[in-house]
Amino acid sequence: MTSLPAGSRAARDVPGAAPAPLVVRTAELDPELLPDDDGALLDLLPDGDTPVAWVRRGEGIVGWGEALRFTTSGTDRFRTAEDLCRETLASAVVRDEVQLPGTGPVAFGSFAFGPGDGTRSVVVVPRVVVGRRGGRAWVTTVDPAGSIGPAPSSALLDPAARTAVVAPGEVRYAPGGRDPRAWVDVVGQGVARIRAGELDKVVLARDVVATTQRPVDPRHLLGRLARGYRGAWTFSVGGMVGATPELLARAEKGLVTSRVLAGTVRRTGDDDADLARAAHLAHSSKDLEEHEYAVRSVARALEPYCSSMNVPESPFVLDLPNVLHLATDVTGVLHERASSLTIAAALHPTAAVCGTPTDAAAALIAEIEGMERGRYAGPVGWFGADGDGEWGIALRSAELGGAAGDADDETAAAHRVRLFAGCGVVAASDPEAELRESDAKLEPMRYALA
Ligand SMILES: C=C(O[C@@H]1C=C(C(=O)O)C=C[C@H]1O)C(=O)O
Repeated sequence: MTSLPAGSRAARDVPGAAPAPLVVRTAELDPELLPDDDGALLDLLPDGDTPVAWVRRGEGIVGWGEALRFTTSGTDRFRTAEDLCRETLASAVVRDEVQLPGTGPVAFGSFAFGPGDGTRSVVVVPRVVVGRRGGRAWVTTVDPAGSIGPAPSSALLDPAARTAVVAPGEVRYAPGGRDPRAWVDVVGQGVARIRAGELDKVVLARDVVATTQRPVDPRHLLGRLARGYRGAWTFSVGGMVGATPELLARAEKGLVTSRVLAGTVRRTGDDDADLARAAHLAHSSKDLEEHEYAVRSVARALEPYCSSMNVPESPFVLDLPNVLHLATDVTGVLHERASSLTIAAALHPTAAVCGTPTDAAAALIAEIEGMERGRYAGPVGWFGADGDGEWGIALRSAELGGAAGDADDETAAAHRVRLFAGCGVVAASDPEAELRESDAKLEPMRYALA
């Protein structure tokens, strides 16, 4: 049995998970088997409630089945998950014919925003992973029973093995923890506390609960997100789904990259008007201040791991279908081979999703936000046996079956989705404008459910 570090809480959910090493085989696939389409990888997912995905512009990895699943919680949630996965992945018997990031054994994870509310962070090693990168494609199989079967092949992609994707039908929305008016008051309280000098910035979020006519098929959501929000990373892990534009940390061959976002305007859909809005955003002192806090928090957290770092002096404007963001790509050379998850854990929570100073902002969120964030705004992504991987922040996201109260009713839970959106608040913020901004940030998931 796997031993757990003292003081940590973790659970291994696969009944009788064998102590035998995982047998992992990666074989090259003819890339022509995958259509040239942003949703092609996601179209491979079979029916079932356990798809995992990390896809952007048609590249990335998707997986299904569970060779192993861990849950962790509390302040040690990252370290415990990393230790358990490392142990499992490092002892795996691997034959990898492709040798690219995302080949060989990979674990997907979705972590709780905070240590306190009892939310379980989820880590999954899928039984089958299919990936595409730079014109190459592959399939990986993982056998938890330690047996060496036939090499994985394109037969795993057989469309006959998949059921048709089902649309959710009619969708009704209801407020979650706070209705919109009450949330405007919460933002007003945040602004007042900042103006009173308690803190510089706080990120306040709200949730909306969608109830669908038919049970939610995650594949429907994922395909729409990947095609509709190409510049974002479409993800799915343990029932947390979304398309995040914010990359917390990518570690690859000794280099680390982080895309920091903060400062937002809603798009109008009219090109000229949006161009004017982009120009305004790039010069808005309120948004530049909000952004600066976020960049500084990332640079400070990365510093101990890097021998050199590049932090651009001014942000660029990132253009998404629903909003425009101020964005900065911070890059660094890692002086020690820290894993991508270690770095993500060190960065989390950045000022883009919590605030400045971190402790004061986290305490204010707990005091006034009025909901449990669960895994919203927590790290989500994947890592491989060498620790390299990619972690985003679970934004523009939703929790399938989520919503407190009746989680025990499985049939109702299959029709329920909890959507999240939050906004950075500084002294100059206008609560009504933040409400409109939060609506714009809910758009990707509303579009996914349509
Ligand atoms: C908190 C969210 O987004 C974050 C907040 C932003 C802002 O306040 O301008 C911008 C991007 C993200 O860092 C969210 O989408 O829920």
